[in-house]
Amino acid sequence: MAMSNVGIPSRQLYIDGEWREPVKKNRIPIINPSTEEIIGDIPAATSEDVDIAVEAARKALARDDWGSTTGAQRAKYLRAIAAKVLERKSELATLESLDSGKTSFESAADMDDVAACFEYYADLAEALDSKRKTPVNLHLDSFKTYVLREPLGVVGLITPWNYPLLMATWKVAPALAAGCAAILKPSELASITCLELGEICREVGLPPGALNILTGWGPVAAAPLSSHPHVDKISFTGSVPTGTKIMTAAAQLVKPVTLELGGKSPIVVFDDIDNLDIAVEWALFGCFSNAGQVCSATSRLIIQESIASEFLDRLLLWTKNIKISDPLEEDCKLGPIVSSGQYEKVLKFISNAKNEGATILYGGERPEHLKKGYYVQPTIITDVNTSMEIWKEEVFGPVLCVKTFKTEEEAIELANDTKYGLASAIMSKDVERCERFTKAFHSGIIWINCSQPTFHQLPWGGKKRSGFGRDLGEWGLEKYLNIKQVTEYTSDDAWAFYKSPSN
Ligand SMILES: NC(=O)c1ccc[n+]([C@@H]2O[C@H](COP(=O)([O-])OP(=O)(O)OC[C@H]3O[C@@H](n4cnc5c(N)ncnc54)[C@H](O)[C@@H]3O)[C@@H](O)[C@H]2O)c1
Ligand SMILES: C[N+](C)(C)CCCC=O
Ligand code: NA
Repeated sequence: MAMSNVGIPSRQLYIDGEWREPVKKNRIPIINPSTEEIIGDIPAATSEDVDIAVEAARKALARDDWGSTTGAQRAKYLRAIAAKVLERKSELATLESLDSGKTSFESAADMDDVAACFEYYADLAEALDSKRKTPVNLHLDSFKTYVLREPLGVVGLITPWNYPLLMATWKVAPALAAGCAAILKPSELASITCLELGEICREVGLPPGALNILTGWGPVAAAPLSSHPHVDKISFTGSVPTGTKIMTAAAQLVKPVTLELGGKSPIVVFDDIDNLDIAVEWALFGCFSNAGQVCSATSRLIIQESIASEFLDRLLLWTKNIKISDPLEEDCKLGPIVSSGQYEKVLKFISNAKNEGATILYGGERPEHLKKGYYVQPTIITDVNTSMEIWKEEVFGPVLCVKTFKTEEEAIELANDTKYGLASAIMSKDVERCERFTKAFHSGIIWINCSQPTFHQLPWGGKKRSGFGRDLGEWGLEKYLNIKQVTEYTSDDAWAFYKSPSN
């Protein structure tokens, strides 16, 4: 096993700019999914802590040092956070790997993305100053009007474990850029780096209460945010069942929500591709990177029949070549699943597929050389039909299912044969065909001749059961703003709708 000399910091809840012990003093163990050992613990917040954090956030908005800042002033904090993340990149990446099982290469890439995302929203915060007040010309003498863009208020940000600090950043950075005060609740399965974000905010002098970080169990520490009368919005990334609960609770208060939920995304491969190996690698990366624990994973390979056999042969060769090991080992390309619970779920999906009559072409088991840790081999499943669970449900593990098609019509029907609508990929050198598929795919993200590359300038989110609203880009900022119209009557004349009693 690769050794790490990075210590796990012992933290409390980050509330009002300082570390505070949870009211009930409970803690949750941190388990390293590679060794199954307890390596530390995190504080477990309850609704009492949520109340304190919401109050701290409200006070921050009411204070000039946060509530009256310009975008340019907030940008300075965001840039300082980005710089600290880069300064601590190697340590943060190791912590992310120890906590989530992510390979060290992927954790390091995440930290670069985190810093770049804070930088990007610093730019947008600055740009917001010139757009804060927009006059609207009605071409009327008696009225002057304008539109203000203001921070929406106190926002609850509830995030998953698959990209712990990155998914938090996709919400924290725009929320702070907009001038909101936020309460972040990361996943209990991987919270270490999000707590370190608290330390970074403390060090850069972010005004107290602007960002509060509560760790703990979802139903205890996050659910109270959805039903809290002083939380103005919830932005959530996670599973459909949890998203449904959040939306239901928020609906009682007519509280806006953004939901980034799961997926069962297709990758359609046509026989006109020039280079089989290039397409094979994208198919592999699209489903096995981050051990398949990616909301946008292209986990349904839809391959044209004429090249299916050759493609699968190549796919097998590439798959057998993937290094599975402790995530901190050099060149590791597939680490463990995040937790024992998720591990069991992934294995159950594979055994259900087998029981339903599918063929496990490769993988499906614990790799022989790894006796401990929540490891699953990269798994390829064929002989799949569209009524099978493996075709319909999100596995969130390194499991690819394969179907073949003959015609374009058949391919698009298979691609859209899902309750989800996050991402879709097409591999073809026919530009017009790619355009037809771009239009026909029912999803919020389209990848052409690739799968997964993500840029923070572009909107991220889905349709159907994958949720609604968008993270990232300018769309990711807009959702943290309140649009306020201001209408001023500038005439000296009476309105004269009623008869004046003095006449
Ligand atoms: N669309 C995206 O951008 C995206 C990104 C990453 C993950 N995901 C999805 O997330 C899922 C896996 O992540 P997960 O297992 O962490 O999801 P999850 O829904 O179990 O948990 C997500 C967060 O919700 C919290 N939570 C749990 N119960 C809650 C409740 N009753 N009220 C409020 N919050 C509660 C959890 O503590 C955690 O912080 C997958 O379905 C995946 O597709 C989507
Ligand atoms: C595109 N990335 C970087 C893999 C992030 C996906 C976020 C959802 O799981
Ligand atoms: Na963990």
